[in-house]
Amino acid sequence: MSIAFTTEKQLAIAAVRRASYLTSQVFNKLVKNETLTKGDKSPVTVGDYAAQALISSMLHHAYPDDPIVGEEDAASLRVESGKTMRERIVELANEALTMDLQEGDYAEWGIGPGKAKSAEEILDAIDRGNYSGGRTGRMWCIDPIDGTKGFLRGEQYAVCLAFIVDAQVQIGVIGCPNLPHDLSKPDGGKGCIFVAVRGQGAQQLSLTGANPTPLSMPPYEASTFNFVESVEAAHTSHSTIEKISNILGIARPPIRMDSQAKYGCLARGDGGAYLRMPTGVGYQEKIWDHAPGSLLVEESGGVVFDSRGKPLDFGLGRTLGENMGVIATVKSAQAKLIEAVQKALETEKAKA
Ligand SMILES: Nc1ncnc2c1ncn2[C@@H]1O[C@H](COP(=O)(O)OS(=O)(=O)O)[C@@H](OP(=O)(O)O)[C@H]1O
Ligand SMILES: [Mg+2]
Ligand SMILES: [Mg+2]
Ligand SMILES: [Mg+2]
Repeated sequence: MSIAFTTEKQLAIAAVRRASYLTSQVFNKLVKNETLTKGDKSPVTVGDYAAQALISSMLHHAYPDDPIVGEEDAASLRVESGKTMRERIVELANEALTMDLQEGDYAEWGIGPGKAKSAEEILDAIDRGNYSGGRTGRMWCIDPIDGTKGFLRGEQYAVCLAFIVDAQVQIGVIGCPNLPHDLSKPDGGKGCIFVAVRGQGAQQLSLTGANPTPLSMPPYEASTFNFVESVEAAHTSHSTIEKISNILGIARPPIRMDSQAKYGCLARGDGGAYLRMPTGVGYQEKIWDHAPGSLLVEESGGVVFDSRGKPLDFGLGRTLGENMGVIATVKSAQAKLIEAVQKALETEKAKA
C-alpha cells in the first residue's frame, strides 16, 4: 500500500521550483570567481551552494528531525579564502528565501518576505546535508545542481530532490530549467519539473507548477529504440554503450545530455534507455545522482537496475556501493538489454 505523503510532496515541489528559479537567475549573472574546483576535480558554483542552502532550509523548517544527504558542504566557504563566494551565496540564498509566496507555498517553511537568514544560518543549512545515509528511517537527498558541467555550458542541468523511507525512494522531484517541453522543438518553450510519488505515478509540470501531464513510457519498439547517455566521457563509458548499441542493432545515435534530465526525458518517451557504464576508475555512484530519477522512471512504467540486473540500493550510505553501472528502460526492454550489456562486458573482459 502506498502512503500519500501529501505535505512532503508539496514541499518538495515548492523547494525545487524555488531552487530552479534561483539557479537560472545565477546562470545569467555568473562571474569568473564564482566557481570552485572540488577535491575530486569537479566544479561547484555559487548556484550549487545557494540552492542546497535554500532546499535544506525549507526541509528543516518543515521537518526538523529529518536527516539530509546533500552533495555539497560549506567547509571551503568557512575559511578566509571563501569570503567572496560566501557573501554571494548568502545574498543569493536570501533572495530566493524571501521571494513572495506562490500557490502551494507555506510561510512555515521559512520562506517569504522578511525570512532572510544570517551567513552562519546559511552555512549551517548547507552543512545539514552531511547525513551519512542508511537503511532505516526517513531522509531527504539533495543534488542542488546535478550536471554542474552542463550548467556551466548553458546546457542541461537539474535541481534534484528525493524523499527516502527505509531505503526506498518515496518522492522524486527534478527541476530542469533548460529542458525544452518538446525535444524536437529546441527553440520552443523551456523549463520542466518532473514529479513522482511511489504508487501514485509520475507527472511533468511547467516550471511554475502548471499544466500537469501524466507520464508513461512507450513500449519497446526495435525501429525507434535509442539510448540517452552522459555528455562527459569521464562519467560513463561511451565505447561500452556503443558496443551494446551494435549488439542490439540500434540505428539511431544516442542523445547526449547532462544530469538527471536524462531520466526525465526517458520517462516522457524521448529515448529508449538511459545507460551509465563504469569507466573503470573506481568511481562510486552517489545516491543523489539517481534517487529521484529512478523513481520517476519506475512510476512511468520503467525499471532501473545495474549491469547484473539487480535493483539500485539506496540504503548503503551516500553511495550506491561498488559501481556496476546503471540501466533505466521500459519493462519490455529489460531482458534484451541485460543480455546485450552482459555480452558487451564479456567482450571487453576477454580483450583486457
Ligand atoms: N568519474 C565519474 N564517473 C561517474 N560520474 C561522475 C564522475 N565524476 C562525477 N560524476 C557525477 O556525474 C554527475 C553528472 O552526471 P551526468 O550524467 O550529468 O554527467 S554528464 O555531465 O552528462 O557527463 C555529477 O553530478 P554533479 O556533481 O551534481 O554535477 C557527479 O556526481
Ligand atoms: Mg558535483
Ligand atoms: Mg549530480
Ligand atoms: Mg550536483
